[in-house]
Amino acid sequence: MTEQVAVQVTDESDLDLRRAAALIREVPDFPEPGVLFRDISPMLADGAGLRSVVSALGRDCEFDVVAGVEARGFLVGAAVAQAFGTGVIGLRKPGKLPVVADRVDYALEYGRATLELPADTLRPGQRVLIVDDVLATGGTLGAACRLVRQAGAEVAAAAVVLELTALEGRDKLMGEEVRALLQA
Ligand SMILES: O=P(O)(O)OC[C@H]1O[C@H](OP(=O)(O)OP(=O)(O)O)[C@H](O)[C@@H]1O
Ligand SMILES: Nc1ncnc2[nH]cnc12
Repeated sequence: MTEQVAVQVTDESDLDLRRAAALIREVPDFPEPGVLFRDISPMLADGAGLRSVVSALGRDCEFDVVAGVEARGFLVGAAVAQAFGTGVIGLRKPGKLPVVADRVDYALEYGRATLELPADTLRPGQRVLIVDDVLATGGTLGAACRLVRQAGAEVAAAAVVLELTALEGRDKLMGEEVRALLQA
């Protein structure tokens, strides 16, 4: 069973985002018992919703390239890159890339994971906007930031659609500019 959930829009003057946020739903016990899953799929499937998310994620930020985190970060990250005229890099789960530049292991809210940077994508000195859908425990964005820095590039910001504040993921991202459009 699914239900609508109220989330806070961090920039309350963004009316388009407020309308989009109403499309998020929460699903109890997915992907395993005890996890309350926030599903942003209906928001991204809505044209106005996707547009509001994309413009808010890239607004007032100087970046040379976007790094989107597999898998839902690919959807949003590629759209941000296209809208702001940059390229996009996919930070991938293991076993997908033919040539790996670097990898980082990390803990998730439900399990462990690894992120890999594709070879010949990120150049030293580039300013990277890291994009993902959700900030939960912060393990994923922390790993993404490490991959970027280990490549000699800079993190312009780590930007997510939704931050789950109770999981305190921001604490793992000390020193990074963290941008969350919505909070629950
Ligand atoms: O802050 P954290 O605790 O690290 O969690 C956030 C991550 O968890 C989800 O990824 P997941 O690997 O579940 O999947 P996806 O492939 O469906 O995007 C979400 O898309 C974030 O990437
Ligand atoms: N509770 C959650 N809802 C949606 N995406 C997530 N990613 C990690 N935890 C999540």
